[in-house]
Amino acid sequence: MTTPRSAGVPFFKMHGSGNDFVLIDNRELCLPQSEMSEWASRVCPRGFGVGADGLIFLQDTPERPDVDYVWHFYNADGSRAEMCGNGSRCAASLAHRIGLAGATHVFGTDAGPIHAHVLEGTDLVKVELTPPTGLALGAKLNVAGHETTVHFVNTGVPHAVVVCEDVKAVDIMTVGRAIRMHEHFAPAGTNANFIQVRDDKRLFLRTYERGVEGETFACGTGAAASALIAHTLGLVGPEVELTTSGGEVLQISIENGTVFLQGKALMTYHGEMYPESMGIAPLE
Ligand SMILES: N[C@H](CCC[C@H](N)C(=O)O)C(=O)O
Repeated sequence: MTTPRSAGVPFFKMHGSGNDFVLIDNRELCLPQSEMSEWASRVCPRGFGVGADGLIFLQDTPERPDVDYVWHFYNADGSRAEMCGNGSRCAASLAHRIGLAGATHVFGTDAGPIHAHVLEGTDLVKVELTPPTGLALGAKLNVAGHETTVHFVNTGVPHAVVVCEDVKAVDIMTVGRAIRMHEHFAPAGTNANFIQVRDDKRLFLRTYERGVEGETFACGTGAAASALIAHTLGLVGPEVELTTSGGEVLQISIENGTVFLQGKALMTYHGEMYPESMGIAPLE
């Protein structure tokens, strides 16, 4: 193997219920925001890159007295997203671990400030999501040739939700993709969630994620959107456990219209990456 010419760039690999991310402390790298999308589209592909559903940069912000730091979040395809529920739990856990913030802190996202609480001594992190917007129930849409009832809400990013009898039976790459691209939603499209009610406290959830362009093992803002819509439809109470494709459980609490997401955030690797080996131009 030829020795990479560029110096190694330190990074962390973490996941929230199987939704995995590369995280970089940008206080060290100082990568300009203009280059972050390109990095995401090179680092995230499995095979030619490190492999992840998204790339997260943590950035201290002395000019922002209202937050402890900000993040820059990018999907695997290089698109910038306003928010990511599982990613926010990973970011909060890492920020606490590297001394960027305390166990309870606030960080800035494009969707707004996120209040996070790292439950010390556990792998759990609880985040308060930004106020849900755009709730719309019962749109009858032609999806892949079938009339489908689709609900919608934005929980930091847009989410369509379909209630199913059996989520395992959903052809998610066809139906999920069709909803993700449907003209009914904003030009940038939406994430597509499929839920199955187990009882008044538990749902099964599968998510086709915008910007990953495929099913992920879990989607935090999707879990929040699904729980909020199921609760609004009277299918579940305000405390909901969602079993996600990866088999883990995300906990959603709805309190006076505010949505909280709790689940594990685990670090699986801390090492160096070699950007040039992924086709990224050498750093200046
Ligand atoms: N792919 C999403 C962002 C990440 C959401 C998901 N990973 C989560 O945990 O909330 C979008 O572009 O709308």
